[in-house]
This record gives sequence, C-alpha cells and structure tokens, in this order.
Amino acid sequence: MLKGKVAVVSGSAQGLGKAFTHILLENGAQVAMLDVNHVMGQELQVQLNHQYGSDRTQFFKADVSSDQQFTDVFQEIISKFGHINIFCNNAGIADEKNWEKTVSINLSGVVRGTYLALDHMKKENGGNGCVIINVASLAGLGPFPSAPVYTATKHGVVGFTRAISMASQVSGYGVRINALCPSFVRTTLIDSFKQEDKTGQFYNLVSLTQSLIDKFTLIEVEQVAKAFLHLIKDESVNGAALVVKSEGAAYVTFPKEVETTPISL
Ligand SMILES: NC(=O)C1=CN([C@@H]2O[C@H](COP(=O)(O)OP(=O)(O)OC[C@H]3O[C@@H](n4cnc5c(N)ncnc54)[C@H](O)[C@@H]3O)[C@@H](O)[C@H]2O)C=CC1
Ligand SMILES: CCCCCC(=O)/C=C/C=C\C/C=C\C/C=C\CCCC(=O)O
Repeated sequence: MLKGKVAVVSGSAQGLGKAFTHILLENGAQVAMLDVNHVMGQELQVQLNHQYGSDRTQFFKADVSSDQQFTDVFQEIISKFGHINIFCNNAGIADEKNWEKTVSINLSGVVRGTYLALDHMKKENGGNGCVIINVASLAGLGPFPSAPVYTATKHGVVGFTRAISMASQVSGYGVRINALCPSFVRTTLIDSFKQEDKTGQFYNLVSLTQSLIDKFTLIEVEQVAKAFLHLIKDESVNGAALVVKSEGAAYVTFPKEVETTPISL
C-alpha cells in the first residue's frame, strides 16, 4: 500500500526508528534511514538489503541537532530518491545532565526536520498525500518527574505539532502532521534512567521511574510501529496525538477550552 512512496526516518539505526523502517519496508515504501550512529546504521542497511532488496533503503549519517548536517543530508536524500512522501522525526535522547543537548535533539531537531520536510512536500509534491510524524511520548501529555527537561521537550513536540498542523491546513499545504505518544517501550533509551551520567540531579528518583515503568508495563517496538503505520494511513487526522500503551492505541481528545478554577484578586 506504500509502493512508490519514499519515507525518511531519523534515529533509525535501532529501537523505534528501526521498527518503523521495517514496517515501512514491509508495506512497500523505500526508506532513507538517518542516524548519528553510522556504524549501527550501515550494519542495518546491509541486513535490510539482504531482507528487502538493495534498492529499498539507504543509510545517511547526520546529527539532527546540526542545521548544516540535517540540511545537507536532506538534499542528498532528494538527489537519491527524487521526492519524499513520509517524514518521521524520531531521533531522541533522555539526558537530564546535558539537558541542553536534549532540547537540541528532541525539540529543535523535530522543528528543523518538520520545516525541511514541509518546505519540500508543499513545493515539490504539490501538497498531496504527504505526512509528517513527530515522535513525542506519553511524557508529552503529562509530567515524568525524573526527567523534567525530557518532559518539556516532548510537551514541546506535541504543542509544535498541533500548531504547525493547523498552519499547514489553513495554508493549504496538503501535508498532515501528527504526533505519536508511546508509553515506556523496550529499547536502549530506557537504560538512561538508571545511569547517573544521564539522570544527573534526579538520580534519587530511580525507584519512582521504576514504579512508573511497572505501572505502565514495557511495550514492544512492533506495537508502536503498528500505531505509526495507522497514523500514516489515517487520512482523516491532522494535528492529532496518538497514545500507545500496553492496552492499545487511542487518539487524545484535547479540550476545546481549558478547564480553569477562578480565583479572586
Ligand atoms: N523507549 C521509550 O520508552 C520511548 C521512546 N520515545 C521516543 O522515541 C524516540 C526513539 O527512541 P528509542 O527508539 O526508544 O531510543 P533508542 O536510543 O533506542 O534509539 C534512538 C536512536 O536515535 C539516534 N540519535 C540520537 N541522537 C541523534 C541525533 N542527534 N541525530 C540523529 N540520530 C540520533 C540514536 O543513535 C539511536 O539510533 C525518541 O524520540 C524517544 O524520546 C517515546 C516514548 C517512549
Ligand atoms: C529515561 C526513560 C525514557 C523515557 C521514555 C518515555 O518517553 C516514556 C514515557 C512514559 C511515560 C511518562 C511518564 C509519566 C507521564 C505522566 C502522565 C501521562 C498521562 C497518564 C495517562 O494517560 O495514563
């Protein structure tokens, strides 16, 4: 069903990005994999070439926190594949100690990728049938106490996605932009919460994080990939946030007006 479509997935050398790459390939798309980890990325490309054929994927090394690298690689991808229909901003880290790096990758990287993709999709593809998926988190909808900056970046991704999707609709770009909000997923990212060099001043909250993981239970990348595919196919949604938990996937109902409690001044 995605034959003839070209997808780009950032952070695709492992974890969720790798699972998204697999499901895109299984459904007929070509995939440009983008990651800062070129060793893992190239190894994966060799494996995918065997599994799906050599013309289906290509790995590109780039750091999404670098304007120059992201822009250069985007142009390389267009040169190789001619066009892009699906763009997934997935690359992310959980580093409260180096929190500015977390903002640069998780939020600025998503804004950068969305603007590059929008610019191409609205001009080159005539604004038809294109979709951007921004990977946020359940921590984009509620507080994750041991990772306040991570929480802020993911709330930022949800807010940015809701606003830019309306801008796209009002401007007639023909590009849908949605957010994916998984709960805890079994990937290497989860290891960050036990590493003091990643949690920094919140290392004392390790047991609170563990209790949240136990409450939500770890989900598998394949389950999130199915929700990702659903967001690509569901042409009725724009500006949506799709939550993925162990019990299933569900769209968030955002209130038209926020609930408030008046105070007297
Ligand atoms: N694992 C989880 O529990 C959840 C993860 N997420 C989000 O899903 C996304 C993917 O995370 P996972 O697959 O779990 O992590 P992961 O650590 O398994 O994979 C992340 C990939 O992103 C790449 N990456 C990191 N920084 C990069 C950069 N500056 N430029 C390009 N690539 C970069 C890494 O090399 C790695 O291949 C992230 O945005 C994360 O916040 C959301 C909810 C839950
Ligand atoms: C270091 C760990 C990496 C974190 C990966 C991640 O993004 C996982 C987040 C999962 C849950 C976030 C925790 C709390 C969110 C709080 C409330 C959300 C709303 C509650 C609900 O709808 O059930």
